[in-house]
Amino acid sequence: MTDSTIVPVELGARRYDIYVGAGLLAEAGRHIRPFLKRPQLVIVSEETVAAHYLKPLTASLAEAGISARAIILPAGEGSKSFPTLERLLSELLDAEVERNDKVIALGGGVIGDLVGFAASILRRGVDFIQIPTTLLSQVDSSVGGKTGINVRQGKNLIGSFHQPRLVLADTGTLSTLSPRDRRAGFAEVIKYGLLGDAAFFDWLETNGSSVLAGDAAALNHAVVTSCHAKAAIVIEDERETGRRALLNLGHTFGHALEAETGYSDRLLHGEGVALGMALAFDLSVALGHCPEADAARARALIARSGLPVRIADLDGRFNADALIAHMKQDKKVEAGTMTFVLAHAIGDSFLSREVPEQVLKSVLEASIG
Ligand SMILES: NC(=O)c1ccc[n+]([C@@H]2O[C@H](COP(=O)([O-])OP(=O)(O)OC[C@H]3O[C@@H](n4cnc5c(N)ncnc54)[C@H](O)[C@@H]3O)[C@@H](O)[C@H]2O)c1
Ligand SMILES: O=C(O)C(=O)C[C@@H](O)[C@H](O)[C@H](O)COP(=O)(O)O
Ligand SMILES: [Zn+2]
Repeated sequence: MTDSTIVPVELGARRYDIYVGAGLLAEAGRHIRPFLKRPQLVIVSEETVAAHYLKPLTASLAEAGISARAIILPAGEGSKSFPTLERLLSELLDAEVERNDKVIALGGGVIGDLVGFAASILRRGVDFIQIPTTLLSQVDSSVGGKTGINVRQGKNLIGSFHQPRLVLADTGTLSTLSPRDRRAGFAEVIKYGLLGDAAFFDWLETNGSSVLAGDAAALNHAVVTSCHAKAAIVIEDERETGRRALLNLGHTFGHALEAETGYSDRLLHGEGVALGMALAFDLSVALGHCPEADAARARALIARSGLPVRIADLDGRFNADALIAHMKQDKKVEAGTMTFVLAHAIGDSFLSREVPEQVLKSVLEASIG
């Protein structure tokens, strides 16, 4: 049996456990069997992940007496879209998935968000299980129940809250992840330090390179710490009526940049978040909330991790007004006013609706260069 850590997400009737450890995929059947009313399920994955991990997963399920049918979608952010959602729902119905069945999301944040959303509306709600295979999905997207797709008007604007029944984060699967995707996932790890845990940020300054290099102990510590941090916020504010919005540090900027780059390989979600966090610290300094020394430390770790800190670091031309127009579609807008996650210091973030548009624009223009 794998030596795994269990992080509970105590949400009453919707409670679940996150298992973190290397080798969990090989014992997935044993973990999943107690959740099934009948010994069959559907696995939804994408081409790249399926090539590596579909066989080991189906073998483990078969060992536990579970038969599995697979639906394989194209890889990439483009799959978080209405056409792919429609295709997926149609294939799940063709597979005669019943209301009491479980659907497995095997993949990164794209598959997790898409499958979670499909499950939440299929027959008015079917349970799903997350088997996240990217650093980003193990530290963030598989936890907390935010699901959805992107549309022209903005990122994740169509979606639902639908908690998984179980999360199996096999850190061994990260060995096949590309360095770029590893760095993008690391941005969300840095986020937990910046938003509320200065000691973890210190640890990342020393050990970040080991996490990025795939050192097993460092990776495990980063994933477990991140899952604990996210679970603590989610159980307090499942539906983001307040504090949960802190998990959005860097995202108002990042989502606007993702929309401007067409939800494509030009800018990965984690890259947008990294740059967005640098901008959130720049804005906090500009508004007099945060010492420049803290912003400089945040930017230094982000840049040292191979992630962008200025819009000028990206390919293409950007315009501050166009970015602000996207920000006005953000889900945190209230009575027409944007909400920003700002910082007093590293590890001390807060929400603010008092950001003059002129200051926002000048911070964006300075970053565009
Ligand atoms: N729901 C949430 O709370 C939440 C949180 C953060 C991010 N997100 C969403 O997550 C998405 C980004 O997730 P992501 O970074 O995992 O992207 P992703 O799912 O596109 O995966 C990134 C790339 O890695 C490949 N891949 C996945 N696992 C692999 C493995 N083990 N080995 C080799 N290649 C592998 C994929 O094919 C893809 O090319 C965005 O849409 C973002 O909005 C959601
Ligand atoms: O779980 C949350 O809450 C988050 O904000 C986590 C983010 O990392 C994630 O990217 C999330 O999907 C963004 O949420 P959104 O509500 O801004 O779409
Ligand atoms: Zn994110």
